[in-house]
Amino acid sequence: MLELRKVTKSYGRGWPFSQKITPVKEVSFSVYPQKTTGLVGKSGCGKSTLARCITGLQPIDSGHILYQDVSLNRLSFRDWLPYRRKIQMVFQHPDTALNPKKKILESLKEPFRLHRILPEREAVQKIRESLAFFGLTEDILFRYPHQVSGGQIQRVALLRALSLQPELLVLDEPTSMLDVSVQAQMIQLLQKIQQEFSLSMLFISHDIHLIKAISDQVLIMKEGRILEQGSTESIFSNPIHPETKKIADSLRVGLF
Ligand SMILES: Nc1ncnc2c1ncn2[C@@H]1O[C@H](COP(=O)(O)OP(=O)(O)OP(=O)(O)O)[C@@H](O)[C@H]1O
Repeated sequence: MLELRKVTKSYGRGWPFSQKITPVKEVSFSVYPQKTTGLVGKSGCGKSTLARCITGLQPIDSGHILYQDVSLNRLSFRDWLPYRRKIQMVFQHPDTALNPKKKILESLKEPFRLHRILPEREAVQKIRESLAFFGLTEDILFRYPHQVSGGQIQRVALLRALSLQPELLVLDEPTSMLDVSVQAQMIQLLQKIQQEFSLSMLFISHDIHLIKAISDQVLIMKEGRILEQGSTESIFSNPIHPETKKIADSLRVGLF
């Protein structure tokens, strides 16, 4: 459903952008319907940049981002809009996911209004009905983001993203700021969401254990390139690239 072909993205650095860094270098891979693709790599290898390119938050330099055979990066801002609804993103930092000045209910109503999905009263009703599925209670709606825990904020961010009924969810380190026990609850919720909503997910993390637990397919990224990709089973039991072998071995002996 999503295919990247030789996607490259660079940033200018210094003044006046005289140096160039290229965090994403000719990246190609596919994400399949109703499957979870895990993208794993060390901090700074270009994962978040790639996520922002896929969701249209940043333009790419070259290559193609194809969604159901439509080349998204060739679309105008207006033509990309329907795809923004189909491809939703949940960010790493719970505190930046929602507007700190707005009560949570306001942030949850926003996508309904922006995408003209439902009139306000019905939107609020729908939000109320959805809370229990996400492990939330009504009182959270009338609080500000700083008044709730990181785990609750990520649940709210998921509810918000899913209210647009996306087909693909891009999750950029959604659990990295959470305690281990809260992380486990989030993973359970994500698995429940995938079954309930028949979603495809691109799950980005530097945590190989999480990636192994949640993914059907794994991509190993290093210094802007995808070193190896394959089914979770083949990546961990029969790795080809020396770097992937190291990761698989360290997992086996419990070093990772
Ligand atoms: N807007 C930007 N302008 C300039 N350089 C950037 C920008 N965003 C990211 N970078 C640089 O690009 C490289 C890749 O960053 P990116 O955030 O994509 O990596 P990452 O793998 O997601 O890391 P982390 O897991 O720590 O978030 C880093 O060297 C980073 O400093």
